[in-house]
Amino acid sequence: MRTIYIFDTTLRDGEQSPGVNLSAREKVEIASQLEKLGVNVIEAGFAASSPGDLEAVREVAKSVKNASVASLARSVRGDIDKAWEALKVAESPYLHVFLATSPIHREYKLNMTKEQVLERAEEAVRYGKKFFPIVEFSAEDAGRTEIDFLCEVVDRAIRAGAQIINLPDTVGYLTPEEYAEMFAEIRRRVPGIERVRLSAHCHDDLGMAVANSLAAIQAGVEQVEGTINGIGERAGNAAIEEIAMAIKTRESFYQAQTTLNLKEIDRTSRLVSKLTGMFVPANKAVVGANAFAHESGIHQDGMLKNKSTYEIITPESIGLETRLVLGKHSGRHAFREKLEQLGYPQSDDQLNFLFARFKELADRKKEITDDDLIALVEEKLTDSADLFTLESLQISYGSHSLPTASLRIRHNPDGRLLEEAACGNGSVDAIFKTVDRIVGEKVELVDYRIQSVTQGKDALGEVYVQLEQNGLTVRGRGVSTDVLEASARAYVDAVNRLIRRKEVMQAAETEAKVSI
Ligand SMILES: CC(=O)SCCNC(=O)CCNC(=O)[C@H](O)C(C)(C)COP(=O)(O)OP(=O)(O)OC[C@H]1O[C@@H](n2cnc3c(N)ncnc32)[C@H](O)[C@@H]1OP(=O)(O)O
Ligand SMILES: CC(C)C(=O)C(=O)O
Repeated sequence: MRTIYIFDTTLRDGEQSPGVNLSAREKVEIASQLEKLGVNVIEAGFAASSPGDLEAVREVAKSVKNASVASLARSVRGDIDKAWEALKVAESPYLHVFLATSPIHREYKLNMTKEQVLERAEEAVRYGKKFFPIVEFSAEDAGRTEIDFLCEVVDRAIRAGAQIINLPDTVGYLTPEEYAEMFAEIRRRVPGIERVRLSAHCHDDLGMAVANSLAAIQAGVEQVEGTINGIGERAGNAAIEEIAMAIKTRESFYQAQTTLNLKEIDRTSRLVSKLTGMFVPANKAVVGANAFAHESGIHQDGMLKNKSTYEIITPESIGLETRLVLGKHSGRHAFREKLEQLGYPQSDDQLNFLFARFKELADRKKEITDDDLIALVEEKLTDSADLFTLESLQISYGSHSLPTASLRIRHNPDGRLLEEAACGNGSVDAIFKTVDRIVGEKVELVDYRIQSVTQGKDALGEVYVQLEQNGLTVRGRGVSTDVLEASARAYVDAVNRLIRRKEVMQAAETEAKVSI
């Protein structure tokens, strides 16, 4: 049976989702979970895109031991140099160098002739090979490239030493049949193609990214590129969890396997959703909240008689274990044990902090489920990098009076408690206005979403906000049994991210001025 390599680009193409911006610490956290999931390549970013991303790629490179770590680079020496600067510390450094090949991109974007594209691709791969043990070449927009020319480009990249050739459907234009045929043609016509690994990289503009990736596998491709939860530029990339589960569930059809530990899928999906602030739709395949929910009578009857009537994959196979319950009488030992079982071992300090949060929650909520605990751990309320932490809030609301919020927020660098109050059109508006007053930032709320994390009337509510300031967009997330408190936490989280991002950008500008 063939093994299909999984190239994860959540931290690069996934991060290209509008509004998503991951710090180095967040990238390392996701990369470590991707290692547990067992992906073969982690594309950590685009080192030349900013000093912050170079640093993040380097941090991921230092921490990852069981996967290759890649950086994207244009076919430009400076980009390749930056990629090497970030990746030379990696156990297995991997260069991903690309150049667009389609007529539209050649004419309007690159302003290059076919001959120039061939020369530049060859030159970039040769240059990359001076430093990197593994070089992948991607022919951007391969899907809309003339097949004869694509064969020439692939031939030149192989001759220059590329070991992996990626042919992306950059704009999600091709049908599965066409994408498979493109690979079949390349395999038939390019000499030496059997010496390299072919890779597929699909986008979801027409909702065909996963189908196209699977069609490429049928056409003999050995590597697929995608992201967790299918996040990415525009409509997103192929969702890795869907591809992996399709290969596993239809193993005899695809005659293929991956190295993924599928039981880590659920946890990876949650972590990516939390750190990117991108909701997983309830009806999303494999990881959506409804993926294993059975609502209608005939389905429920079938499930009770035999689960295989309506379930082709089990919740356990992606790591959703049977729910166990902790309550307000549980102690630290049980709490620690439970977190370890869930895969979240904690230091003593973290445990004490989380235990206090757990007890607060247990006073408000009859049963604490695994989902509640995961939500608490993942919220990481005491983020040492955060400038502000919400300490308390009070809301006064009546049908004939203006809602008023008063908040206490800690300014972490010096420990000061800042207090303010404000009125608003509604309670949430009053909270947000109060936070604005305390932190002194002028921001625009562009998105506000609320969902229940767990089940029942006393479920934990999860709020996502998206803020904008002078073209910068950030997301924030907050969790609580009280949706107003969750709203305040989400808003403060977003403000912290905004401030961090502005600091990174300012540092980059200063560095650029110094180097001029
Ligand atoms: C399909 C994909 O997902 S590709 C990856 C997309 N990701 C990103 O763009 C995120 C990171 N990008 C960035 O931070 C910036 O675009 C940078 C730092 C890389 C470049 O910034 P700038 O130098 O200001 O250039 P800008 O982005 O405006 O334009 C891109 C330039 O690169 C050229 N270019 C684009 N792709 C390539 C390539 N693969 N190889 C060589 N040159 C390329 C364009 O033709 C354009 O050149 P021009 O300035 O001579 O017209
Ligand atoms: C850089 C390449 C691989 C890419 O992201 C695309 O073509 O979508």
